[in-house]
Amino acid sequence: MRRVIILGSTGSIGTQALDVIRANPERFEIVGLAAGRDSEGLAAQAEAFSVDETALGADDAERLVRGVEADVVLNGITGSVGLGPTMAALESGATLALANKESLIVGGDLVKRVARPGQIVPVDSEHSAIAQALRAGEASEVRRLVLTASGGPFRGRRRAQLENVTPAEALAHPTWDMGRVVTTNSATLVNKGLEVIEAHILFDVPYERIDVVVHPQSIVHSLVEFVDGSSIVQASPPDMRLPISLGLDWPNRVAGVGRPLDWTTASSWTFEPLDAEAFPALDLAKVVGRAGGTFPAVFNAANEEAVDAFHDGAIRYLEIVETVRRVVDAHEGAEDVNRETLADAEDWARRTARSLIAAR
Ligand SMILES: NC(=O)C1=CN([C@@H]2O[C@H](COP(=O)(O)OP(=O)(O)OC[C@H]3O[C@@H](n4cnc5c(N)ncnc54)[C@H](OP(=O)(O)O)[C@@H]3O)[C@@H](O)[C@H]2O)C=CC1
Ligand SMILES: CC(=O)[C@@H](O)[C@H](O)COP(=O)(O)O
Ligand SMILES: [Mn+2]
Repeated sequence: MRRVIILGSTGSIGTQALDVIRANPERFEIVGLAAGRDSEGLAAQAEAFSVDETALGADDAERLVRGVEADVVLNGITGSVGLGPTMAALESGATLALANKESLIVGGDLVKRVARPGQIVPVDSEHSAIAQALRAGEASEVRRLVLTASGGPFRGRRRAQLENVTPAEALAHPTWDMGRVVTTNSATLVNKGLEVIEAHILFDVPYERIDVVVHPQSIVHSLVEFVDGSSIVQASPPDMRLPISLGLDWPNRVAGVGRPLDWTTASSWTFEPLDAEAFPALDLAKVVGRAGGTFPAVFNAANEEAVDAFHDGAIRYLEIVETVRRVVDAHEGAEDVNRETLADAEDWARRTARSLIAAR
């Protein structure tokens, strides 16, 4: 029986994790639940799963992780506030099933230094796919990682056709049903930028050997190309319960957690290059990832502010990435990267983004 703490239990990842656990009560026991503000939803979950330990807010989630013994902590919180809980989970010795990519991107080396090998199991679908494919060969045999991108709701549009797109249109993801921030990030391709940095940190592969290809069906979740020219792809219908279940009990598979592909009817999988002019976020993220230090934290914090401003009607879609670029361009970086300098850089990025947005 695996003792599980779920952080972000009321969200998209959290509720799908509860589905997995509800269907496998002999395998998983929930020992802690945490949400942001939805106290009623959290209380209902605690009652349904007979959980004594609950938390509201990121600091309280961190306290819960430090105080409750668990085998695995699933971090399904949205945003860089997930960093404290991520560090707490790693310091507790539990396996960290990581959906909250922001904490890895912001924390970078800091997170890597605390984690023992294999302690972080990626839940993000692309990184779970790569982790599964990497079991087919040695690290020294990997030539490149290829992350797939759905292309989001605006795939195929030129930059000029993106000027007046609305928040409602940005939230109409073609293949996944996810929370507001990650869905918006998929529409700007910031999500894929964050995921390239995430892949670099998780798998120690240099940026020049991490590619992105647009695959609108979201069936091939990513692939690893090996030195002999063989590519191992991981494919399944888009359903996060599969990578979540692997995160909860890596490397064991949970029977019946997802439905398989149907090979009896005609279907096609297509792949196309990304239009970097229409969607400049990926190239910007690579620059930021290569710069390292506090730059990824600044990129992410500015984006979180810009996404909120877009949904509040304060800026337009194209201004999300433009704001992030201007904040990144103005950043000077910090000599020493630690929790304090990271927090300072994030605060600075949020303030700078907000003043750029207010002054437009
Ligand atoms: N959804 C998906 O399919 C995928 C998500 N991810 C990543 O997983 C993470 C979660 O995404 P998703 O589930 O879609 O997001 P949601 O917005 O659906 O859920 C976010 C969860 O985090 C909680 N939360 C928000 N702020 C805080 C806070 N300050 N302290 C504690 N908890 C907080 C929310 O609580 P409350 O309900 O109370 O606000 C909610 O439970 C993100 O990092 C995302 O990028 C990655 C791949 C796929
Ligand atoms: C399901 C998942 O992992 C998301 O992060 C997904 O990647 C979003 O889809 P795109 O960013 O490819 O549109
Ligand atoms: Mn993903």
